[in-house]
Amino acid sequence: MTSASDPSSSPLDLENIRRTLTRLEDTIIFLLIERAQFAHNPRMYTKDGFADVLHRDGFTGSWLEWLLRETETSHAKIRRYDSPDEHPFTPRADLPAPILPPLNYPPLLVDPTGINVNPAIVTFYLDSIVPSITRTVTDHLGKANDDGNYGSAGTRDIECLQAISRRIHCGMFVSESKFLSHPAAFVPHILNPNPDELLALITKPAVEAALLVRLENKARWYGAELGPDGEPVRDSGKEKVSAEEVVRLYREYIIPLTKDVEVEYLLHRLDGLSQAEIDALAAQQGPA
Ligand SMILES: C=C(O[C@@H]1C=C(C(=O)O)C=C[C@H]1O)C(=O)O
Repeated sequence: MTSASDPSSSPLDLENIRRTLTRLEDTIIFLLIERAQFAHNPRMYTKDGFADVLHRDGFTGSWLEWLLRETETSHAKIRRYDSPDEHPFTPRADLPAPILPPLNYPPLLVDPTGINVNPAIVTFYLDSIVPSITRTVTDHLGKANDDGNYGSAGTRDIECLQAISRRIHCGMFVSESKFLSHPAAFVPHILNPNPDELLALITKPAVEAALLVRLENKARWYGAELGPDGEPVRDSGKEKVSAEEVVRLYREYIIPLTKDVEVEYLLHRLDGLSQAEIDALAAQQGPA
């Protein structure tokens, strides 16, 4: 697990994991602020947006897909994707092996690479978030909402996507923590797959409600200009990012997709276990 977690407690301690999720709120808000300073630049996301530049190398994807592949190729070499909380957007089979020796991560999760919801993350990020947080600019080179900053905006997109991906896939650690706290509650709905029942078991409405209130306050503060008195100027129209949009991102996309990851992880939690191991978990009413 990355930053903000309490080193004194277990990486599967639920409050420890929630501290990491809370810290990622700050990271995601500030990265959205960075992206929001550039235009939408929709040309970056279409297959033929940069055909003249990219197709020479035989690459037929979009600017963003190319930049992701280039970025993740170098990150794979420094073993970023050996970490159980990192998931590439580029297919793993297309990435090179690390040039550094493997780190011995503790086997905390069952099959951490088995779930990857990054395609869904890209879809909602490009379709719903980028158009709403970026500013409207006058035409650049005769193209609407295009400021020509394809490198800067593209690198900010990648930073946003990576942070959102880390946050959503953190759901596997949350799910493992909840499972270990009361295996018997989950086992019947895994053996007879019941995603709705598993969703009900992992959903904590009070935690979600508190998160959205905290998030809106953070986004208003982080996105505000400070007045002469040093206080944030509210509703100045010069906010660096829309607090409403940040809250919508979490309410409509990040939280639901995190819970999808939690449920998907649980559905495969017993894979590969012996009948005796499953029977023991089915009888375990509390933490081991
Ligand atoms: C992440 C958790 O699981 C669920 C998902 C949440 C989220 O994505 O923010 C919050 C509470 C739960 O409904 C948790 O319990 O902390």
